Amino acid sequence: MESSENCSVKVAVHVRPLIGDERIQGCKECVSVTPGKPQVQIGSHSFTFDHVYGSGGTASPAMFEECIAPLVDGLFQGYNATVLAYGQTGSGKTYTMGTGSKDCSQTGIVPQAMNALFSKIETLKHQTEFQLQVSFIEILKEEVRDLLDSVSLNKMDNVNGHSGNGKVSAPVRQPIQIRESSNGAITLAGTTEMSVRTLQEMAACLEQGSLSRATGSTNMNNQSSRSHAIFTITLEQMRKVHSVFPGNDSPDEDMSEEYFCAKLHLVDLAGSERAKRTGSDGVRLKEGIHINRGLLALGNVISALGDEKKRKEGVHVPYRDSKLTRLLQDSLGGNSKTVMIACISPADINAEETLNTLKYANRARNIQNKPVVNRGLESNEMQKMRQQLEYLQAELFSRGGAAPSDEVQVLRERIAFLEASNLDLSRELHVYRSRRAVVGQCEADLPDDYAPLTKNDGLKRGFQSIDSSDYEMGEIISGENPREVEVATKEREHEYMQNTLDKELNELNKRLEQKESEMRLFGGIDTETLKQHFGKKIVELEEEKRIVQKERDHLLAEVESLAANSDGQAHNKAHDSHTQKLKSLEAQILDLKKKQESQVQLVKEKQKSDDAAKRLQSEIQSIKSQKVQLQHKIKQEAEQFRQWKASREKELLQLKKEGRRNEYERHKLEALNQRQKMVLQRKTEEAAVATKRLKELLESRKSTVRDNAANSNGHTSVTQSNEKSLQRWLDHELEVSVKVHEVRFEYEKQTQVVLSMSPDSRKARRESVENMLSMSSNALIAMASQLSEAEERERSMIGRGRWNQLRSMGDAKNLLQYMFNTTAEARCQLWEKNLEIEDMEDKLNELVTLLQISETQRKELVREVRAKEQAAATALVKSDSKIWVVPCLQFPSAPKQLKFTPGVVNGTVKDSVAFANQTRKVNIFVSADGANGTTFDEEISNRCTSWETLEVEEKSSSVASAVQMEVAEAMETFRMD
Ligand SMILES: Nc1ncnc2c1ncn2[C@@H]1O[C@H](COP(=O)(O)OP(=O)(O)OP(=O)(O)O)[C@@H](O)[C@H]1O
Repeated sequence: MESSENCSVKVAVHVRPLIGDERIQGCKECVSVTPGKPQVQIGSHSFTFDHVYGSGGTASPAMFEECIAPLVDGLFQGYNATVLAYGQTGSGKTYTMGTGSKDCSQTGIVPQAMNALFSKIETLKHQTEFQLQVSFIEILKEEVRDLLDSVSLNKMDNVNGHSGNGKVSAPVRQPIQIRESSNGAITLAGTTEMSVRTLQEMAACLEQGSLSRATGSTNMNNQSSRSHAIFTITLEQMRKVHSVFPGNDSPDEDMSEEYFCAKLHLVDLAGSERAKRTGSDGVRLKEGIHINRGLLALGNVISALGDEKKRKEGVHVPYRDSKLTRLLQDSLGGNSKTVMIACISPADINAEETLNTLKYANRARNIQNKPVVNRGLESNEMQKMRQQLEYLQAELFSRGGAAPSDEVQVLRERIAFLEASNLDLSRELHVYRSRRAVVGQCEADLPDDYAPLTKNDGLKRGFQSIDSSDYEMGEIISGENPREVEVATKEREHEYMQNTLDKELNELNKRLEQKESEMRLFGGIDTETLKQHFGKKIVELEEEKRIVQKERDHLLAEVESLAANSDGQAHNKAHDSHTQKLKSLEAQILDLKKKQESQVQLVKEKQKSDDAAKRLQSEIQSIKSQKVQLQHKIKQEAEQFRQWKASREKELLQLKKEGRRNEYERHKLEALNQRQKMVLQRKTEEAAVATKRLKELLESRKSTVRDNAANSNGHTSVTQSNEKSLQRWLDHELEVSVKVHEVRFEYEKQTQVVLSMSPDSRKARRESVENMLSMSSNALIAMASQLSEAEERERSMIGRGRWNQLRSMGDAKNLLQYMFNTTAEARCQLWEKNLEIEDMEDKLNELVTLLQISETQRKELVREVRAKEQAAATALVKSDSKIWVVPCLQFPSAPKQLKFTPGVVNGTVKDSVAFANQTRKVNIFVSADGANGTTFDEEISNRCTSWETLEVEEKSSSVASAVQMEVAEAMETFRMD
């Protein structure tokens, strides 16, 4: 492809006249054009464009000649072109383009472009072969559709609401994919490309597509285009090119072919619209939203490209925000010559939209495109070769006057230079190879302290002991670990390696560049052509020599015949002149012979230089392959390092995780220890008390036994006091028994604690528990001694020992009675406790049942509340009403603070109605999901693209009070609920 200079997007404004409806409404013209200047005024604003047509500007028919014809001419030179009609709905885009079904007359740009194209083809057809293709697509609701797809055209659908109201029709078509080719060109996969030969065929395609295009009736245009349409003409040319050679006078022998392929996009955009003015609702409204969205994206692209500051800052151009901008990527800022026609209405009611259109158009003028000649690959090659040939021819011409010996000298010098450079190249190659070997050995040759770090096992070794202790973990986290050092070293090593390889690569690139530039010197000479040229020259010289020899022979014959026939002076005179002629001929022949020889020599020298060039070429090839290898190695090394780093980071992450886990565990253990310590302390204290009590009991038992013995020895016992003392004794015995049991229990627990403190326990825990242990071990010792004493006694009491004190049957009976009463009392208490437990269980069950019931009730209530909310919303948002007064706070998904334009209340229904009464405006609150079949997001986007749909201005107070009543009812329902 040939590069071309940047060229800015050309902008023409087309002001249509006031149309019927506008006249009926009594509209006035608010747009004026400065006579003789491409300047438009609207109010206090003034804009200058490339051209202005209509309403006092240049007459509309001139538009084609001035704006479009140059683009059509450019097509034949291989330049892509785009014509873009932009403007508000009803501003005359379709009319200007001539893509409306009934407007496919000769007035529109598209039909005129087609005419111009075919008439130019007619004049050029003798030297150029042409092929034409057309495609026609539309972007409807962010879907690309093929308007020439005859199969799907038959399947008319109602899906988009383009039928049924008798106004609109749109066929079902397969979605088409937008693709970007390797050279950055945007293409459409799956579109119909109709091959056309005649103007009629092309016009038929335009008409067919125009008829299939989605249109609909709105308040502003009864045949409004509901989609963006792109009619594309692809012109392929195979042109015969005449190559000029010196000494070659027959042009037919050097004809070659050149291939060009250029596209002309004719774009009729759907018009920007405000739903309030178009009166759109339902499907039309949705279409309008999509149209505005696409145009908004276009506007963003235009501002990104049109703002010089943004362009310099390299601001991202949001081509991908919509299909429209994606498809127009080449036309805006890319490989295309583009003309934008801003269509405007002069009517004062459209002033705002007109001003917006003019602002956009003004910005578009700053867009810089980079159109290039689109040749085929082969043609590009041919172009290069042609340039080479021209160079060669120039060289040959420049040498034409030089003596053959000079030519030989020049060639010799070149050969010498080539040989010298060849030698240099070989030397460099050798150096490079040896360096590469050094780099290859880099790993192996690394210093000793590098070596273990490059090996994986070193790494593993580094990680092996990681879980062995908390201490090590702490080190890792604090970053003081040798592993950190290892990573740093590895990174340094990687950096070093990359730098070395990069340096190598740079050097290699430099060499390659140098060699390629040398090679270009050879490349400038077309060997074949030179050979042919010299061959031809040799033949010519031989021919000349032959002629001269013939002349010489003829002269010799003449001289001989003169010698035989003539006499005297005349003979001598004639003989002299002939001899002179002969001599000069001989000299000529000699000269020709020399020339011939030098030409042969030249051919040989050329052969040598060709060989040198070949050698150079092979050297370049080998450097290239080495470069590829080196690049591969760099990539591999980088990949290996990346993998190593990733695994290292993963391991580190795991270690950190483990560290955190251990830390947590440590805290947990500390807390547990603390708790245990406290429990142990309490238990130890309790055990000490129990032990003390046991000791006391045992002491008192001894004294009791002594008393009883004394009593029995003196025979002075009184029956009653004996009875009491027996009972006391039994109580005492029982208490001793229970205490022994208690101490035993405590003792066992303490032992368990001590056992649980195994020697393997972690250091920290062991230290903290050691103190506890020393505390409890003292208690344990005391307990153990008391226990052994008590149990020893208990053992001696088993059997008869315990009852030695019973001296009579009466004693035994009394004691039994006492025991019976105590047991009965204990059982009664037990029964009462059981009763209490049963009671509590019943209560618990009751509570559980109650809980279940209340959960079910809660769920039902939630369901009811939701249903009522829904009902309230439906009551408020009537499907046929455009006034939606819905308090957004009632809906959980609605944000609490919706941003509205100033003066609009955002709050409760009450607020909104109060505001409505006060301002005589009905304020629209965006409802939440589900209201009127729209989602919250959709509502927001509706509101953003066209505010007017959601705001009903200057409604009478009766409307407001009607709304108020509805709202009051709804609120009442809410309150009752
Ligand atoms: N230059 C003009 N002279 C006379 N009438 C025109 C001219 N331009 C447009 N009109 C009329 O204005 C009306 C709207 O034009 P048109 O359909 O081309 O608008 P549009 O911009 O394509 O609208 P939409 O974006 O809705 O498709 C049509 O009735 C058309 O005939």
